Amino acid sequence: MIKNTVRKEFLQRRMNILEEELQQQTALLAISFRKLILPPVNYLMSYNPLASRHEFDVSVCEDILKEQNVMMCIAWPKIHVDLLGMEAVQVEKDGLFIKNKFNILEPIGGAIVPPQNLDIIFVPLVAFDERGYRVGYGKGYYDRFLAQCRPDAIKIGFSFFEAVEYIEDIDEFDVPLNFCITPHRIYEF
Ligand SMILES: Nc1nc2c(c(=O)[nH]1)N(C=O)[C@@H](CNc1ccc(C(=O)N[C@@H](CCC(=O)O)C(=O)O)cc1)CN2
Ligand SMILES: Nc1ncnc2c1ncn2[C@@H]1O[C@H](COP(=O)(O)OP(=O)(O)OP(=O)(O)O)[C@@H](O)[C@H]1O
Repeated sequence: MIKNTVRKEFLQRRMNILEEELQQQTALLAISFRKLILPPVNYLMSYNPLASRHEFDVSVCEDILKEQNVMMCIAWPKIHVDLLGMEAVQVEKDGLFIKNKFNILEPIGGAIVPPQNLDIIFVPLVAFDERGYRVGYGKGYYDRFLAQCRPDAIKIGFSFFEAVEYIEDIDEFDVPLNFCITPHRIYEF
């Protein structure tokens, strides 16, 4: 399947999940995440989920990592719509956030974290394949950003659905995940 077909199909499937099931699957996904053994983390890049698009709420996974790494700093994506660019900005969880053009909460103020400092990146996605390639909303924000991160930064995706077999039109800009967590499985690529 090609990215556009996968994107459409999985966005639709995700929007069809009912609220109660969404909560159950979110809890199962968090249980899966807890089983993952990760090295010590200084800098995590997380994201603020778009509930209106049924994105997985990663905050429980932030809390799990924070329990294991008490000094860990968390950064959040801030996009530059014109440049299709993105920065990691560090603020406290109770810091100031404002909604961007896409209704996603972004930090106001805070320090920019150089992408090279990030140890773990939670990567939003719509679908992924058995090789760890992903599709998002199709603007390439994450692909551009991940290209600036250390090759050994651990990229983790979350999905309510299992992997598709093979996304055909992968290009040189696509950066694969290291792990994808689902309610029933941990994929390691
Ligand atoms: N929670 C979360 N934060 C994130 C992302 C994400 O996927 N999820 N991103 C991951 O990249 C970046 C934002 N990227 C986005 C790209 C497109 C659309 C979107 O809604 N596009 C519309 C078209 C709207 C328009 O062009 O004006 C659409 O797809 O219908 C949203 C976010 C950074 N932060
Ligand atoms: N590092 C890059 N430099 C230039 N163009 C890029 C880069 N990364 C991705 N692109 C381009 O951005 C476009 C969108 O890519 P793609 O369809 O893979 O987005 P996506 O992974 O679904 O989106 P996102 O990363 O925002 O979640 C493609 O045309 C791709 O070639």
